[in-house]
Amino acid sequence: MSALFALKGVTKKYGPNTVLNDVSFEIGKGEVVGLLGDNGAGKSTLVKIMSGVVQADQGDFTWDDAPVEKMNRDITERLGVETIFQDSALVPFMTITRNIFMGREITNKLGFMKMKEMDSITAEVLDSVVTIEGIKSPKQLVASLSGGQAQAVAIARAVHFKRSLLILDEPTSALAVRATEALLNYLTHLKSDGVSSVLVTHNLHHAYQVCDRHIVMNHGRKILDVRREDTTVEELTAAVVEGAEGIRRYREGRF
Ligand SMILES: Nc1ncnc2c1ncn2[C@@H]1O[C@H](COP(=O)(O)OP(=O)(O)OP(=O)(O)O)[C@@H](O)[C@H]1O
Repeated sequence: MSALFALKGVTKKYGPNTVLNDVSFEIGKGEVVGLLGDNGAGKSTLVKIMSGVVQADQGDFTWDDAPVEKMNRDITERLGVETIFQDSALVPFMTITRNIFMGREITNKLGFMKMKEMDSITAEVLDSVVTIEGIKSPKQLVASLSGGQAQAVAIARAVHFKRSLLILDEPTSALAVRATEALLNYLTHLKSDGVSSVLVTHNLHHAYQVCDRHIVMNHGRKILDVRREDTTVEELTAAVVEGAEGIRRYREGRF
């Protein structure tokens, strides 16, 4: 599988703390990559760097084998990286439709928004991407949604615009069971469109269900980078819970 995005030697310090230490990995085209690790392992920092929100102190990046000189939000927007952060950035006192189309509104020749068309697309997207209990209409204000529903709207927005790389930071933590299943299924469908995704999650069963490859972080270092067929949920658990020592003990049959 050819690489869409490659990170090489990424290092990041906050004051005296090295929170990412020489991290390298690739994300293949159409690949779903699980980014796993215990609290504080460095996953969110890595997500912020891949999204261009935070700059690495060191590291090289390539996109489609071409070097990316500087990672920032303008560049990642141009490359087609869409990130759903833990605290999804929606505007509460706007409708679901306005939030979905924020900055990418459909307008007529005079510049007026085509609300009917956007409402109808929103209804379709909400229905097909994530089945969300309790959302009555695209015209509903986001302020009236639960945390899980709001997150699902953010996911629907990202997937509707079919970006090249979708990064989801703990997307299922606030979702109900049915919405979670719908989202995980959707990730596997995205693959057939050639869209790559990175799923950050503490739920190793969800990760194992949908990810082609798993990267486990521990104290800022990558300790495991393994294809699904070459690992098990038990090995991933050992790596997340006990780090490199856990992997060793698992492989010796002692975990
Ligand atoms: N802006 C910041 N300033 C200082 N330290 C930070 C900052 N952001 C993150 N850190 C530190 O970097 C380390 C990695 O944090 P990060 O949020 O990337 O971990 P994580 O794997 O996403 O954890 P979690 O699963 O709890 O979200 C932690 O020790 C955290 O305290």
